[in-house]
Formats: sequence, structure tokens, C-alpha cells
Amino acid sequence: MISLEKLTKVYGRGDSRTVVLDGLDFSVASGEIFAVVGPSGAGKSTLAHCVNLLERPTSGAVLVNGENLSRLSEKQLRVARRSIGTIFQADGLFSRRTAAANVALPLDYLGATPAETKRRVGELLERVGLSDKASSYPHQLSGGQRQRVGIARALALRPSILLSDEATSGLDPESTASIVDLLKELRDDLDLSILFITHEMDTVLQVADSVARLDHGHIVESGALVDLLRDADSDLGRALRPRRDWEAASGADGIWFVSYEGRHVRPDWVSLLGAELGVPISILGASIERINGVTVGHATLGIGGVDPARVTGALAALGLTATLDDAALRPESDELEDVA
Ligand SMILES: Nc1ncnc2c1ncn2[C@@H]1O[C@H](COP(=O)(O)OP(=O)(O)OP(=O)(O)O)[C@@H](O)[C@H]1O
Repeated sequence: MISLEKLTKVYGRGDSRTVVLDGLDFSVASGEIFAVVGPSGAGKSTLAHCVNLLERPTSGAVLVNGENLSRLSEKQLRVARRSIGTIFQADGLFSRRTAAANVALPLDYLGATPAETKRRVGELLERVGLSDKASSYPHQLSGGQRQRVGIARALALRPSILLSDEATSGLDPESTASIVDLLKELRDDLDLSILFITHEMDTVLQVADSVARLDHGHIVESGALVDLLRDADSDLGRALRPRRDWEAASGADGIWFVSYEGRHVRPDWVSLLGAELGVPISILGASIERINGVTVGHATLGIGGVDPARVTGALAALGLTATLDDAALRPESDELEDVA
């Protein structure tokens, strides 16, 4: 478990004083992937550097399993940092070392015996599905494979926390999906707390259990991913939902946007809704995803010529809530562009 308590980072003094992180409070439990999203300049990189104590916070605390890392001396910190493994956007591999030798680096640094190192590196490469690439050099690996080597190296010292700083940015969708699957496996098998910092909303949708949105150094919204997606009033939930539905809907009349959790809803709810309202319903966009073991559906419906209160009532009778579209909800509004 990692907790931030009133974490604050200020650069400069006097007129050039900039508060980059302003009293952040959140925790990432063991077995949880907590994503932090935010626009450029929100403070994401600064947060990553403060979490692994590459930079000292100006005030506030970073606690790992109850130990306050921000109070430790440099020497104590070197030991404590082993509990946090970090993966970066650029995998940071040494080009003249094989995959195995890259993974071995932290073990070499700690003075592990060659036999111990060999055994552990073998385990780690197997863990990330690269046993057959031990002798390959970074340039002989794909971007996704290089990132797997980076993950194996981050796990070498058995951390309880994994910090992912834009680790999937720049990867193609297939490699991203495979890294996301690997992170979820690691979360479950090793009970890791994973702090996943990114600007990629699509990836958040695939990977996160919980999400926080950072803006100008503040957490402006946070919650469980499933709850945010179902909350018709959540800006973050709206920004996270698949955009194709909105594109399909633009320009049409009487557009309703519905998000629902599958287990509470009858599969034939759209037909039932049409029968209740006595009008045809156009399905302008729909998608169903499994998110953290829960089926979450999104549907964009065209329902013309019906009093909105009747639509809301009929949806409520089916256990659904919905938003009637208006311009302010469209992702092309500045506000939502900023979120991503
Ligand atoms: N060493 C520094 N001195 C002064 N200001 C800094 C320093 N490092 C970062 N900042 C400022 O802090 C703010 C947040 O920067 P940061 O790099 O953490 O944002 P970010 O969310 O990671 O952005 P991006 O997604 O573009 O990388 C920016 O306004 C930046 O100019």
C-alpha cells in the first residue's frame, strides 16, 4: 500500500515560485491499479518523481506500507526505494546488454551471487513471457518486449509498489493491450499496488481499478472506474467513455446517453424501453466492456418526440440513469479536451 499525505511540491521562490503539486492525498491499496490522468503540465511527471523520491517533496509525506519515506536519510532511502519498482515510457535498457543482463542490473548492484542472479533473472523473464529472449539485445526486441524487460527489471528486488510513468505511451495498441494484461496479472499474482500515470484515456479504461484526474497540481476528481463510468454527472467518466458513440450521435435530435452495469440490467432493455414509450428507438452507438470483472455498457440512443421526463422515468423503471445530450456534454468542448 502506498499513501500520499498532503504531498506538495513547490519550485522556485518569490516571484518565480510555482506550486506544482498542491496537497495531494490518495492511497493505492495492495492489489489495486490506480491511474492518474491529466493534461500536459498538470504535474504528472513531478508526481512520479516525488513518489519514488527522486525528488524530495516540499512538504507532506509518501508512506509505503506505513513507513514515511520522505523523512529518511539518503542512505535509508536507498534501501527503502527497493520497495518501489519503476517503469518508464522509454524503457531505459542498456543497448549493449542482453535482456537478461539488463534484468540482472539491480541484483548485480546489490551484490547477489552469480547463481542467485541467474535463477532470479530466469524467473523474471519467464514471468514476463520472455524466457526465449534472454540473450537478445534491446534492438532485437519489439517496443512491447523491451517494456516487458523493463518490467522484469523493475520487479527484480521484489517491490510491493510498481510506479508506471507513461509506460505504454508510444506503444502500438496491441503492445499496449499486452502490457496492460501483464500489469493486471502482476497486480493479482504479486498483490502489487500499481500507480499508473498516463495521459492516455483509452489505456486507463483498459487497466485501472480507480482513477484520479490531476489538474494544476490538484486532484479534481477521483473514484472507482466503474462508478465514474456510470455517473452521468462525472466529467472524468464522460472523458473516459468511448468516443465513437459521441461521434455517431453528433447532429442528431433527442440524444440520450446511457451507461449501465450489465448484471443489473435486462439484455433486452432497449426493446422494453421502446415498447414503454411507444416510439422507435435508434441505437446510435453501443459498446459493452468487461471492466474489473464487471460488465459495463454504454449506449447512445436517439429518442425523438418524447417528453424527457417520460424517458427518464421509463429508464429508471428499468434500473437505468441517462443524460440528455446537450452541447456542454460533447467531447469537443474545450473542457473535455483538457481532461484528456
Ligand atoms: N524543475 C522545475 N522547475 C520549475 N518548474 C517546473 C520544474 N519541473 C516542472 N515544472 C513545472 O511544473 C508543472 C508540471 O510539470 P510536469 O512535468 O510535472 O507536468 P506533466 O503533467 O508531467 O506534463 P507532461 O504530460 O507534458 O509531461 C509545469 O508547469 C512545469 O513547467
